Amino acid sequence: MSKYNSPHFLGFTAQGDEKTNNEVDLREVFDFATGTPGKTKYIRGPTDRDYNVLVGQNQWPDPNVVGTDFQDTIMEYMSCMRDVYRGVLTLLESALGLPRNSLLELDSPSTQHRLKLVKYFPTRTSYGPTGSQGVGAHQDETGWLTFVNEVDKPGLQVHMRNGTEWLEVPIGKNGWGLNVGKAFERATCSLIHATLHRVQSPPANSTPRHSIVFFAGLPLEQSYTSLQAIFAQSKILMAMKHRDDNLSSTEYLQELGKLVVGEGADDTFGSSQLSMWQRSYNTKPRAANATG
Ligand SMILES: O=C(O)CCC(=O)C(=O)O
Ligand SMILES: [Fe+2]
Repeated sequence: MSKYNSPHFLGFTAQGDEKTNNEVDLREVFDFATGTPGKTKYIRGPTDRDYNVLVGQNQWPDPNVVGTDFQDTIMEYMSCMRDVYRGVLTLLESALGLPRNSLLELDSPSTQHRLKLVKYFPTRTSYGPTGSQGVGAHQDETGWLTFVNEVDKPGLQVHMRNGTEWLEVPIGKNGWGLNVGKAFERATCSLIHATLHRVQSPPANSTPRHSIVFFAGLPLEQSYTSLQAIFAQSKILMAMKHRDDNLSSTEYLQELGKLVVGEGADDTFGSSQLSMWQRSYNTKPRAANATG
């Protein structure tokens, strides 16, 4: 069940296995993904890129422990979240003045979405420098757009860009907090910033906090160049850029071109995802034909 046994980075991460900013995160996590129903083993095809290893079999907990409907429930939850995500893409298209379907088309059959079920343990002063780090301050490196559902209690906080304050996010039980991930920031040439956020552990001696976090993804083969070209069509983002830098449209497009050229080897969503997972596990994925 351990995520360390999965070449796709899917499965269980025990408390103590994850650190953020050099402090252990007081949480345990299950990672699941949408993907290849029926596929039991990833075998690298002749035209596959390295990142194709990200798509593979989920590791499911024992149905005798979690119930026989667990697997169907998780898959259905991801399917419902995909609908919510598609609604948000449509709203973004109209808010940014983008052509209809320009973002919606990014949700294709080859798009992989991921889900985390997370349990945050109460504060333990004997543990780490603060003893209250559910997950430390970070931006979603793997992320495009992230939907956070707080199942039973608050804890998610976001950092205001122009200050030092951490603000509690008032999500409530029946809603989602929406975080902008690094991939979105990169696609918009940093005109829309990735949210810096963290989770504070529940108070000592209280009950744990649970959250369900849906990481909406992109097709793994999607290039950042193509994403930047989509957002370059937004007159609203363009106006923000003009306001910030006083550039003409032509100059802005030239700037965009420089950024695109300067991006280096991580040229697709899949390759940036893979290198992030490898960095965070400080390991290379196992042999491409390993079972998940
Ligand atoms: O559990 C939460 O509320 C947020 C978790 C989170 O930020 C993450 O796993 O990236
Ligand atoms: Fe996050």
